[in-house]
Amino acid sequence: MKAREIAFKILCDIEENNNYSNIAINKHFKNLKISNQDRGLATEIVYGVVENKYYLDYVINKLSKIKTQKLSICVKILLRMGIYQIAFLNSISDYAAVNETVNLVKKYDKRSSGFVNAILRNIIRNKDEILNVDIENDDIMYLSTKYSYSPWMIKNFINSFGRDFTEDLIEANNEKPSIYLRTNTLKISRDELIEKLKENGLKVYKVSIIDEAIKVENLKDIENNELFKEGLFTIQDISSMMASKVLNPKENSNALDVCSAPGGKTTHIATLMNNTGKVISRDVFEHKLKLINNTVNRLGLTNVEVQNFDASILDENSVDKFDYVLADVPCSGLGIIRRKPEIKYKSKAEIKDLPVLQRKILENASKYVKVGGSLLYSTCTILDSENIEVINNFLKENDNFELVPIDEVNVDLDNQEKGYLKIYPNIHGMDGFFIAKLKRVR
Ligand SMILES: C[S@@+](CC[C@H](N)C(=O)[O-])C[C@H]1O[C@@H](n2cnc3c(N)ncnc32)[C@H](O)[C@@H]1O
Repeated sequence: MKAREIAFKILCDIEENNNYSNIAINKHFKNLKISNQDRGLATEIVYGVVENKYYLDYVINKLSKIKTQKLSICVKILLRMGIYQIAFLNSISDYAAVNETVNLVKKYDKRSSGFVNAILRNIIRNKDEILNVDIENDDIMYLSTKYSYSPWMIKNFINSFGRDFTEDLIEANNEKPSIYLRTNTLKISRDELIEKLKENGLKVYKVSIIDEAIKVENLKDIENNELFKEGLFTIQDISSMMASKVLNPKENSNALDVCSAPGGKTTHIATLMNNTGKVISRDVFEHKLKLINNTVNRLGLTNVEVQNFDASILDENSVDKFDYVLADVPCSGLGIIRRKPEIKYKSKAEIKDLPVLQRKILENASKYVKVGGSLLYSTCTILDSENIEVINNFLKENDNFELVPIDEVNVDLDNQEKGYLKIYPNIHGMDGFFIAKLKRVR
């Protein structure tokens, strides 16, 4: 099977089963023998089509008498793929985009091939006009169509950040995120790892704000990389690494991570503790625990104990027991749209109850902290309602906790003195994140 056909199958899977693109891509690529070039093109088309879904449907609806809601999934996806290639992929000629798409329609829905052919040829005859978003007098609909976002999200961003910041943010969210590695400092130093990665032909750069972080280009098929299998590194975005750095756990202490799967921060905390003391790593979903255990074992950590526990329930046995507690709570994910573009289409209803759950988890987590101990709250979203507002509401009712200045990293100088970090993809070039550091003072 070639790139476009694989992309088509993956996109059908996403559309029919509401799967996340990264999960669908991994599932379909597993055990599939294809060249790196085909893998690259298929991945590019899948992410591109998901990222630009509203825009691509807008273009289809300009030209088709049958609106996208009425088209069969197969025809809709193939049209989106064809238009995506014409509008965004300069390396592919318009004629190749049309012919390859029509060939696939002939294979999967023969009677629609004339219809698809006519639409795509119409676009290439009059590209500038047809590909333009000509929505006037409704800025929210204009941005929502051009950048493919649920309109409520655009409205929310404009209210919170203003018009210019919003366009900057949603443009940055369409960029490909860099890949970062976290050195397993128990096994190797960052400089030694950099040498080994270079010997493997990879392009690598030191990251200044995190001692153990490395930015890497052209890393493919990570699971089968020998250095990865040896446990010399793990994959993690910089903002996520920052959470454990800010928590800054000391050797021989007791730490608890109440929402820990797949284990990125748990294993970082355990490594920062130099494989001493104890890290209890919990998650409510039993099937996710093996992801944590796999990373713990691969990295050679022996100070982590993985447990199945619901953080929204108070565990009386853990009260006052821990020096460090991390609540990296479930959230709307609006900071990681670059990695999971389908988040752009979440409805308001889907995320409205999150602050209540987040507050509950934070409240319980706080009970486990010893006097003098640290509590870190983090999310990968940029909405204040899930971030600083949860913290402020918590502090109103818990005067035994205080926000403490963050001096372990230097990224958000405006706020870190106040005890929290707000990270944005368009400003910091990292996943959008929120980190608040609290101390139990009595
Ligand atoms: C943001 S993710 C955690 C990421 C993780 N800390 C890491 O760095 O790899 C939030 C996690 O919370 C878990 N979760 C959701 N509801 C929970 C609950 N009530 N109790 C415990 N864990 C929960 C989810 O399974 C999810 O893995």
